[in-house]
Amino acid sequence: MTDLVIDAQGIGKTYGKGSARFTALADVTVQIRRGECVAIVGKSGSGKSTLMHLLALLDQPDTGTLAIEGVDTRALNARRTSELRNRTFGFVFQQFFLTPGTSVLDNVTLPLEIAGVAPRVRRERGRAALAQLELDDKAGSNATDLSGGQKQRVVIARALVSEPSVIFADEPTGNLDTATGAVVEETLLRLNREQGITLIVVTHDEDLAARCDRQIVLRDGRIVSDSAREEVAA
Ligand SMILES: Nc1ncnc2c1ncn2[C@@H]1O[C@H](COP(=O)(O)OP(=O)(O)OP(=O)(O)O)[C@@H](O)[C@H]1O
Repeated sequence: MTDLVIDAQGIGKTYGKGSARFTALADVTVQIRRGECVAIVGKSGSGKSTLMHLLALLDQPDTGTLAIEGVDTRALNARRTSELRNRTFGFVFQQFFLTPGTSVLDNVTLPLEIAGVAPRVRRERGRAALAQLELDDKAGSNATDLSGGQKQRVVIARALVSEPSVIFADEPTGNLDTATGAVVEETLLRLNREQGITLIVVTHDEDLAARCDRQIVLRDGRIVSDSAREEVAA
């Protein structure tokens, strides 16, 4: 198996048509190895979310090539792309995207339901993921009846339930107060350190970015610095 989980060569993305055309990302080459902890940083509008969406197969690049665990994604149709995304990636977004009026356990096991996993196995794996996040006692609670920090931990449990190689986190602490954010931050970093899950974090939070092993800085849709490349150069 390749050590590269993500291999993007010259990827770019342009939005809109005619005079409204706007290049949000241009000629970005980035390789991410298994187990890395990478922060994507840059000012608002620099292209961080666009890059994350392309790397996470949530959107398609207009230019360049993208391989995920050695699979050339250009060759995949929509269904195969979704399968690869669901199998390989877990997502933690600033907005929790939890289903209201539904139990914590059902929220956590939703990716497994989509993947067609049997109910008994879903429940077992969902409970194990919740236990890891110290939320076992909340399995039956309504997902809306939780604090912000608990909700984000449920989101992390949902990201973990499919045993992903990579977790993408887009401003994971953006909606949380400092103390709660610190717990969520520590949880994500621990999953990287202890379980070897590759962590890719889009963040404005300089402290969080500094705690990652590698920082990729974007400006106007281009990479202006990548600490991994600078290490190689040094
Ligand atoms: N769907 C879209 N249609 C048109 N322009 C878009 C679209 N999505 C993003 N853009 C533009 O592309 C540029 C990059 O956006 P992106 O969301 O990737 O930046 P960002 O660095 O994540 O910003 P922020 O930190 O504010 O979330 C911005 O100028 C934005 O206005």
